[in-house]
Formats: sequence, C-alpha cells, structure tokens
Amino acid sequence: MNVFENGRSIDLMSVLDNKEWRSHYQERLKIKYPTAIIVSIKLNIPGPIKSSPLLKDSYNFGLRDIKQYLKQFKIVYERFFIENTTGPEGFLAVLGDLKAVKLATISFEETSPIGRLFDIDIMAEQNEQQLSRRSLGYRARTCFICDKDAKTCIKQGVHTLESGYDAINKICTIYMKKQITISKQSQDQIVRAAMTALLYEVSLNPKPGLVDPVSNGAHSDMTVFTFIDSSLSLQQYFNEAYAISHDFSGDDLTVMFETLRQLGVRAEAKMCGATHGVNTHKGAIFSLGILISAIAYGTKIGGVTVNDLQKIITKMTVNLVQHDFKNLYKKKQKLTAGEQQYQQYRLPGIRGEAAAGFPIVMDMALPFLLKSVGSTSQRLLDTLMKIASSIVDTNLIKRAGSPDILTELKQWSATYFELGGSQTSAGITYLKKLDVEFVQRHLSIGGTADNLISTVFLARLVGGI
Ligand SMILES: CC(C)(COP(=O)(O)OP(=O)(O)OC[C@H]1O[C@@H](n2cnc3c(N)ncnc32)[C@H](O[C@H]2O[C@H](COP(=O)(O)OP(=O)(O)OP(=O)(O)O)[C@@H](O)[C@H]2O)[C@@H]1O)[C@@H](O)C(=O)NCCC(=O)NCCS
Ligand SMILES: Nc1ncnc2[nH]cnc12
Repeated sequence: MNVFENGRSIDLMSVLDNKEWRSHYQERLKIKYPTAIIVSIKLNIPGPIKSSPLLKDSYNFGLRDIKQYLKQFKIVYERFFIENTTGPEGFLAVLGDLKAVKLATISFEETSPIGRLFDIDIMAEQNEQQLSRRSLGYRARTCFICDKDAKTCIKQGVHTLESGYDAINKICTIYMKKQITISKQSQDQIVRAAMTALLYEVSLNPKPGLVDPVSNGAHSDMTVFTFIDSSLSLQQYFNEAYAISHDFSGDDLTVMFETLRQLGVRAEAKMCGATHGVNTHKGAIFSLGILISAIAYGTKIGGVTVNDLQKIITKMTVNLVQHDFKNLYKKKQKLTAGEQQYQQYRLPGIRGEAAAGFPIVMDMALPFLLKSVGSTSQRLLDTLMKIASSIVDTNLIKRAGSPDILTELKQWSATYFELGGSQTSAGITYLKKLDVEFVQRHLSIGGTADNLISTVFLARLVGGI
C-alpha cells in the first residue's frame, strides 16, 4: 500500500497560509465557545504531499478512534475539512476539563497504531498557551522513524523523505489491516466464498492472456468449462482444509500446515482428474487452502483481523521457503517453474508470498478492492491490474523466459490506470489490446489471477463484494 499514491504536492506558501487560517479558525472558536476546549486535529506528514485518497481514509479512521477516546466529553461543535490540499484537518469544541481532554488525546497518540501520525492541539479561551505533553509529564512526540525526539530529527534533517514515507506507509498499512475483520462464519459460508472467488475470477473479461468465457487467452489447453470443472472438484478440499484447522489445538502451526499440504496433494490430483491433466488451479489450491486454514483456526472464538490472519499464516509457513528449496540440485525429477526460478534468480515465488503473509493480497489488493467503485466487473478488472503492478508472477516469468518481463507488466498496469482503468472505454480497449499481445507472445499472468482469487475470497468474507 502506498498512501501517497495520487497525492498532489503543495508548496511552502500553501502550508504557511494554512497555518494562519488554522490559527484564525481556532481563535474564532475560542470566542464562540468560551467555556469549551478547542481540539484541532490534523495529520503530521513530512514532505510536499499532504493529502491523498489513502491519507484521507487514514484520517477518517483515526478520527473515529479519537472520538472514542473522547467519548466521556460532550462535543458541542465539530467541523472537518477532509478535502484540504494541505491535508485533512478539523476542529472539535468539547466540554470538560482541559487536562483531562489533553490526557485523552495523548492516550490516543500513544496507544492507537495510527496515533503517531496525528497532531492534536488542545486550547481554551482561559488559557493563552496550548497545553503541552511535557507540562503533563509526557515526553515530547517521538520520531516515527527512529523513536528519538521528533523535533530534533526534523531540525537536524536526520532522515530522508523516503524513509519518512516508508515509515508512514508501514503505520497506515498495519492500521488499515486492523480495521478489516473477518467475523466468525460457518464452514459452509467460508467454502462458498472460496468457490465464489474461483468462479468470479474465471468469469471476468477481458483479462490479458487468461481464460475467460469469451476467450481462452494464451492457454490452448483450457476453457472456461475446464475452470468450472476444476472449481467444483475443489469443494471437498476446502471443507477438509477448514475442518482440520478448526479442530487443530496445538501451538506449532507448521504442524497444521503440514496436514493441510497433504490434503493439497490430493486436491491437486483431483483437480488434474477433473481437467484431464491441466493445471488450472495449482496456485489457488495452495493459497486458498492456507487462507481457509488460517481463518478456520483464527475464528474459533470470534472474528480475526486481517493483520492477525497474516500473523497466523506466517507462523504456519515459517520454514516453507528454506524447506522446499533446500537441496534442489539433488532433485531427480524435473524442477517446477517455481523451483527453477528460485535456483536461477533466487525468486521465492508463491512460497515467498505465503511466508510473508500474502502482502500483495492483504496489504494492497484487498484494501484496494474494498474501496473500488463501479460494477463487480469493473472493480475486479481494476484489482487484477493493481495486483499486476507489483507481483512477481512466476507463471509470467516462466512463459517469458526471464524476470525482465516484470518491468513490462508494471508498465502495462500503469498505462491501464493512466487511461482511466475499467471506468473508461480507453482502459477496456487497452485491456483487449493487451490480451491480443499476450496471446501473440504466449504470455499469461496465472499468478496474478490466483492473487485476485484470494482477494475476492477475503473481500467476500468481509462483505466487500
Ligand atoms: C507450492 C505449490 C503451489 C507448487 O509449487 P511448484 O513449485 O510446483 O509451482 P510453482 O512453479 O512455484 O507455481 C505455483 C503456481 O502459483 C501461481 N503463482 C505464480 N506466481 C505467483 C505469485 N506471485 N503469487 C501467487 N501465486 C503465484 C501459478 O499458478 C497459476 O499459473 C498456473 C499455470 O501455470 P503452469 O502450470 O506453469 O501452466 P502454463 O503456464 O499453462 O504452462 P504450460 O502448461 O504451457 O507449460 C495456473 O494454474 C495458475 O494457478 C503457479 O503455477 C504447491 O503445489 C506445492 O506445495 N508443491 C509442492 C509439492 C506438494 O506438496 N504439492 C501438493 C500441493 S499443496
Ligand atoms: N483465468 C485463468 N486463466 C489461466 N490461468 C489461471 N489461473 C487462475 N485463473 C486462471
């Protein structure tokens, strides 16, 4: 997730003008609400980009939290300027003790994962000075990169803007993932969501090089019917994956994963039986199996956040990359594309994705899909191309014969979005053109399709599609 994406840079003059405007606004509120405490809430974002769609989302989520921290006080006025190019900000007038209000906002700053990005000023008509953290015995705000005094780091220019952006991205990504919760659902609901995801993905058109109801893309051995047969053959596996994980009571989640893998071997064989030997869903068997297993385990008692789901998955797959890729040179059988690419380029492929907790799906594609607008088809096409912007698709690399193809994939994705994506006829025409090019060059983005399947599955479970 890049929270600065689609953000516009502003100049120093605008920042200074905004500061003056804020100060006047505060003064006016102090006069209008002489017995209230005025709370100014803005984001603390270094650099020229102060606003973007995701920064506005982060602000809105944080605001909801701040109001929770202030719930014991009566709010008599509130006004927010979310669209300000200088960054979202707003004002509250609350009735209560100045110190108590300040302590509540400090508590938000210190305990909420997104609190560090917020700058909250408290003032009242009777107090000339703003109440500071220090005056209440708290240390000054810390730098979100190195944890030292923020003011010193800023003054001395200790960090690059890039490292600041990285830190902000991390804070926002974790925070957003904590906001997405998969509630406890029945085995049937989970399995249905997996089946839905498989069928939605193959029904989507136009996809570059992939199979859909209109075209077989760059796959001469598959049609949409092969995918329907393949999908239906997996229903029992999904049920089993859920059952073994729901019943798992040990602490070592790699044991649960090992059991799952044995089911996966059988599911792959069943898929091959249903498709007459064609690999339609090998990646999806692996990824959806892990997701179902982690959800079944994580929702035994109640809901699980996407952040916690990721933690479960990384515990399940902690040894996966080392285990699967050790001694490849001794292997008698022909190496798979994934193994061969690890040996040649050190690309960890789908195993690496799993071991990292599927970051493309959970950090990027899921929040993107949940926020996307338009018809189901438009939302899924945009999500597919979003995934294409950062995936290391080993299926594509295998077809192209080199990882250099990833640079082209990034560019295709960027051009698609520059043209307006699925919302414009230019974007759709471009996808159709890409499909023709993929077929001519015998390219396919099977890994990207698998990531879309995982994303739709999760979105379905959180009611986002
Ligand atoms: C770990 C396993 C999934 C398998 O590993 P393996 O080494 O056998 O496979 P990989 O080559 O690593 O590829 C795995 C499939 O994952 C998809 N994928 C690729 N990149 C990513 C990514 N970044 N994130 C997620 N998923 C990704 C991709 O699947 C799609 O492509 C399929 C078509 O591929 P292919 O068979 O090569 O067919 P074609 O392109 O048509 O080539 P030709 O036929 O023309 O030559 C399509 O089905 C999509 O699903 C990769 O294929 C797992 O199987 C495993 O654990 N294996 C170890 C043994 C085992 O325990 N097996 C039991 C199963 S749990
Ligand atoms: N629609 C599709 N076409 C080709 N390979 C895929 N793997 C997963 N979905 C696919």
